[in-house]
Amino acid sequence: MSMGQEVRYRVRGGRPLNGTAFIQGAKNAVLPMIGAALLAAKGRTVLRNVPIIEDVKRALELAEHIGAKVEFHEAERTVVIDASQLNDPERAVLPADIAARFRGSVLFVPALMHRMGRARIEGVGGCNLGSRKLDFHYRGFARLGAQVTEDDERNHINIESPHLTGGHLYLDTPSHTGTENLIMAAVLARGTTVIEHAALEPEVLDVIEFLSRMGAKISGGGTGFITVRGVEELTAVEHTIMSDRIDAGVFAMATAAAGGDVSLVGANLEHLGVARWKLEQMGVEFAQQGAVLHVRREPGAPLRPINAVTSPYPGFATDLQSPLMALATLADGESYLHEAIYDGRFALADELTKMGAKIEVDGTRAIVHGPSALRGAPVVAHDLRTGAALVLAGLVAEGETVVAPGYLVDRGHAQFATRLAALGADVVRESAE
Ligand SMILES: CC(=O)N[C@H]1[C@@H](OP(=O)(O)OP(=O)(O)OC[C@H]2O[C@@H](n3ccc(=O)[nH]c3=O)[C@H](O)[C@@H]2O)O[C@H](CO)[C@@H](O)[C@@H]1O
Ligand SMILES: C=C(OP(=O)(O)O)C(=O)O
Repeated sequence: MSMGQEVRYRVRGGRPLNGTAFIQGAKNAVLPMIGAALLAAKGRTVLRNVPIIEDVKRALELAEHIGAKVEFHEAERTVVIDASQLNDPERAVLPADIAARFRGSVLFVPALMHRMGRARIEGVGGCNLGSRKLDFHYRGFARLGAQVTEDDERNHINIESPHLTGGHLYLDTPSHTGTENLIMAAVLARGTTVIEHAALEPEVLDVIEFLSRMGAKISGGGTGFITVRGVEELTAVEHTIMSDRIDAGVFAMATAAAGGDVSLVGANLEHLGVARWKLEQMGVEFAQQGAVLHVRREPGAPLRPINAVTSPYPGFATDLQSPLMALATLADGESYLHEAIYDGRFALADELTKMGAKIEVDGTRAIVHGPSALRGAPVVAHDLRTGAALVLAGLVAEGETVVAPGYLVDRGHAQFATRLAALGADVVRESAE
């Protein structure tokens, strides 16, 4: 398994985007669903519309590592999971070499607790976004009766959970995976659990729908106050994963940056939340026609500057803040961005500066002075969304932009170069592997 340092995206700017792009299934829905599929003691789960991204491959490796049988039929975008053999507590370990590479690995903990009565987490990774804690998850598991201990020396978390019992849980902030993890911990616990201040993201609702189809009793999804009545067992079912609103947002912003007229198959304007209104204010035109979203901006037409503050759904998604920063460098005036979720995400500003952008960063606030005539440069992807944002900047930069490490882009966007190239962009993914 390579760290993918050899993968890079090579972009030559200056072409408008036209045509049709297929929006992938949602990364942030499929990862918890792979974790949820492991809760079913019988049968085979079928997940459809699965994005072929590195995080899914890591999740499936992890599922196999703990004893599940997994098939990824890539041409059909379908995953089949048989978790009937998850009964060896010796295997209830999330090893650092896999788990440290994607944050979603924490979503396996409820299955380990329920199926094996214990879990050891040897390292949980994810994007390089500054401080990212998991205290809400562990505190919630403890309130349901798990014993959670930290082994600071080895950087392990040990959980013993012979029996979980319903309880009253709350989140300090509406954590996305925290909500999913507490729901999954509660679905097979004895009795009723309430979760206050729960996340409202569309992916959380898709996960609730999937779990409900499996037989879980969950109410209040989308209200911030979720009630779960524990059941004895869950059944393996089939589910089609919702489309990825961040992938859709990135393609919409790519169209806004390069100019053009693009149809996004599977994209849903309602799922973009505030990002939709911000892009419209900048001058992007949207029209939803059934399951296809049309995005248009006249090539060369000016973009207006924007203010955006990231916050949980339906607020402006932090995962779209990086591509918005790239887009703001092209807008006619000063844009103001406040990153309220992750302290590490403004690493992008230095990279865009190498391409000719003018950005002042003050802690969690950035002022982007546009418009800048961007020029190609070798740049560093610090995380998944920074990588996508730099490819987007490359689409309008003069000359060649080389974005590395490409693995970070591949974590979350499937066939990114191929899909952009199908719209007329000059983007190639190079790999020395
Ligand atoms: C796999 C997945 O779905 N990832 C998404 C999920 O990440 P994730 O679920 O990890 O993000 P959270 O919503 O949990 O994090 C939001 C904030 O809460 C803090 N926090 C979170 C949990 C905790 O126990 N303690 C704590 O302090 C985090 O440090 C962060 O500042 O939502 C993020 C915010 O929309 C997105 O950027 C990620 O793409
Ligand atoms: C932060 C992200 O993902 P993860 O939570 O998987 O690190 C992301 O998708 O931008």
